[in-house]
Amino acid sequence: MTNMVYLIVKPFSLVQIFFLLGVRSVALATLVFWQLLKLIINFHVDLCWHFLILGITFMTLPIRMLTALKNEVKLERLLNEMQIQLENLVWENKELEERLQIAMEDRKVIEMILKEIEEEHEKAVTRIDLLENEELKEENMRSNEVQGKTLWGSKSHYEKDVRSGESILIDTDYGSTSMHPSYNRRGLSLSDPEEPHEKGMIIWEAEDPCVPLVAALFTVVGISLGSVLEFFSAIRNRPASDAVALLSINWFILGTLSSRTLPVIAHMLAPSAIRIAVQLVGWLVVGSVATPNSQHPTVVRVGRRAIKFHDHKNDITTSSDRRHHPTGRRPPVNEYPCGVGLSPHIDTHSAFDEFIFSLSTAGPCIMEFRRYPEGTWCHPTASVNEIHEDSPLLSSNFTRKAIFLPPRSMLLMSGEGRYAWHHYIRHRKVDPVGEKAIRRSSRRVSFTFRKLLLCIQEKLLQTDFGTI
Ligand SMILES: O=C(O)CCC(=O)C(=O)O
Ligand SMILES: [Fe+2]
Repeated sequence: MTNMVYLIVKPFSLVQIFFLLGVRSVALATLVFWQLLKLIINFHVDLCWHFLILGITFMTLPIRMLTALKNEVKLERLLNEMQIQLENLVWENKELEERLQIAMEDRKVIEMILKEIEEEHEKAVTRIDLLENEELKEENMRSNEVQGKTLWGSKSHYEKDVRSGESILIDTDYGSTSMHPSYNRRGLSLSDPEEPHEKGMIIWEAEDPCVPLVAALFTVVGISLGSVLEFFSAIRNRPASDAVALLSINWFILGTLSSRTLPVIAHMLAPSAIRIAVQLVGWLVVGSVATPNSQHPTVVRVGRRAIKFHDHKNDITTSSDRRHHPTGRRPPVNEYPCGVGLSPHIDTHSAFDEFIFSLSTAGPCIMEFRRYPEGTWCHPTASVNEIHEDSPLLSSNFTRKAIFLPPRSMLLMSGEGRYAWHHYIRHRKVDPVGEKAIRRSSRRVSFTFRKLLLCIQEKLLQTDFGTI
């Protein structure tokens, strides 16, 4: 029975086994197929993606190369600028150090001068003391003389210096010989045997060289004599003239005696009088040669920049100048030592006409131009449009342009460039031009050709001063 059942069930179980095997095989095949498909698709997608990236990379290569080159140039320029700035800083530092050194040397010199002055002062004080003592002694001697005593008997006496012909005071109290030529020159030395007033008395002795006093005395004498002559000629009654002459002499004596104050006044007035006299002589003698003209230009120093002006009046009126200079006058000449610039300015609107030419010679430079936004730039009637330190124009709110001015080049400023843009030259020794750095030469000289407005020319012709 069992065998029978086994025989009947066996085929069914075999069928079941085959069926399960088939199902599993199909499932496995499907899975393998699916995995293979996925792999193939992934591989292609990856391949496409890589090709795409490669293509993009390849296509953008020139652009990226150009950008890299540009960046490199930019970096190089920045590096250059930084180097220039560094050089300028080093130079400024050096200059500051030099200035400090000069200032320190000046200080030393001033201290030395101060010391010398102090020493001189001390010497003067001791000399004054000495002179006072001598004066006292002389007073004593004089009083002794008045009392009938001779000077030779006293401790101090005067001798005549044979070589110089001047009196020397031998002061035995001090144990030394001190010489006071100017002190005694005008005095009447009692001990001088050749002196006509040998036995006379010193009435009054002037201190120090006193040319003004002598001049004053001569003036008084002259005035007195003049008045005597005047009276003589005016009065017909001759006998009265004697009285007048006497009166005049009295006046003269009175004037001489009261003239102790004259040296002080003369001392005060002498320098101005001498200056006026020298000027007068200068005008009279060399006036025709030395009058300011084109051969005597005025040199003005603005910082380290030197500007040479010519006399505009002469320039305007000289036709030969007009022939040589189209503006009708000689141009100011600016001299810039290396490293020296020009502060931002607009040439005076109210004095010069529209066209301004600047001829560069000797060395190159970069002139920069600034334009400030509307409302900040100076009014055309302003006389000098320089920017001062506290000016609102010092803000960085402006447009900037730069022009390279090689030697023997001419710059023309007109219109907006003339009226609305400030021009200036930086204070530095090296100028960047593109990627290059141009070192300034030891000096630059420029000639500014500007035509004076007619009203200014007329004003100049009316006045003696022809310089603006
Ligand atoms: O030096 C120069 O070229 C310009 C001088 C100047 O601007 C001036 O004299 O006003
Ligand atoms: Fe200027």
